[in-house]
Amino acid sequence: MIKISNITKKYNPKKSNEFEALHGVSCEINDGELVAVIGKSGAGKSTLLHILACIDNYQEGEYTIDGTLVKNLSEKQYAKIRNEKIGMVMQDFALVEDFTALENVMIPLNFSKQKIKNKKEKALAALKSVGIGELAKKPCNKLSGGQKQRVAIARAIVNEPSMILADEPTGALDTKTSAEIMALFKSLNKQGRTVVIVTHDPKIAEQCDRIIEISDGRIVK
Ligand SMILES: Nc1ncnc2c1ncn2[C@@H]1O[C@H](COP(=O)(O)OP(=O)(O)OP(=O)(O)O)[C@@H](O)[C@H]1O
Repeated sequence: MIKISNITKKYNPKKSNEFEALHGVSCEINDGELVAVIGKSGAGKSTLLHILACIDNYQEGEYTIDGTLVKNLSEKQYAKIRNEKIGMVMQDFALVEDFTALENVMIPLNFSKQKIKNKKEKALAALKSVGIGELAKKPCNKLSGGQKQRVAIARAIVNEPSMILADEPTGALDTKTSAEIMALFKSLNKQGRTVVIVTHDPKIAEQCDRIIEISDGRIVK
């Protein structure tokens, strides 16, 4: 599904503060895999995830999703890939805090280029599938960290993307809540979705099918 070959990522290219964060990174992630990306702080984990999520560019190499080369696309084409193929989950949840859970989950449906019927019902079904249907009408600023992350996961899956990319999704949660959120990712993976999780937590990583370790901008294991 995902194939990256010799990806080089430079921040501030051709400027005095140019910094090469990824040096010719290659890997493949197959349909339906549950993969952890680990490495020390500053290793390049988020940089890699942002490239996979089509929210950042790269200078050299190739990235293909389902055979489509992701390079030099128009902003419209990038947006379409992000909206239809990728669900993102972030450490700090990235919710609109004064929107309700339901309103947050409806955001990707409202941005979709396709005509979607029954948006409310779809968003509610996504909330139910992550175990918080009863919280649909609650504003997110009244929810716990674990509940907010469930809303963020519902938002990530509402468009039925084939791939979920999560950046430290349990980083802001206590141990018990982290375990519950990881159980949820595993169940989404069992339903057929590809899941890639950047994590510092060995307990999270060891539950994945495969661990990719990055060090100083290179995959070392
Ligand atoms: N926008 C940016 N401009 C310049 N350098 C950046 C930028 N974003 C990241 N970097 C640098 O690129 C390197 C990789 O950063 P990245 O955020 O990918 O690391 P990480 O492994 O995710 O770290 P952490 O675990 O702390 O989140 C770091 O040295 C970082 O300082």
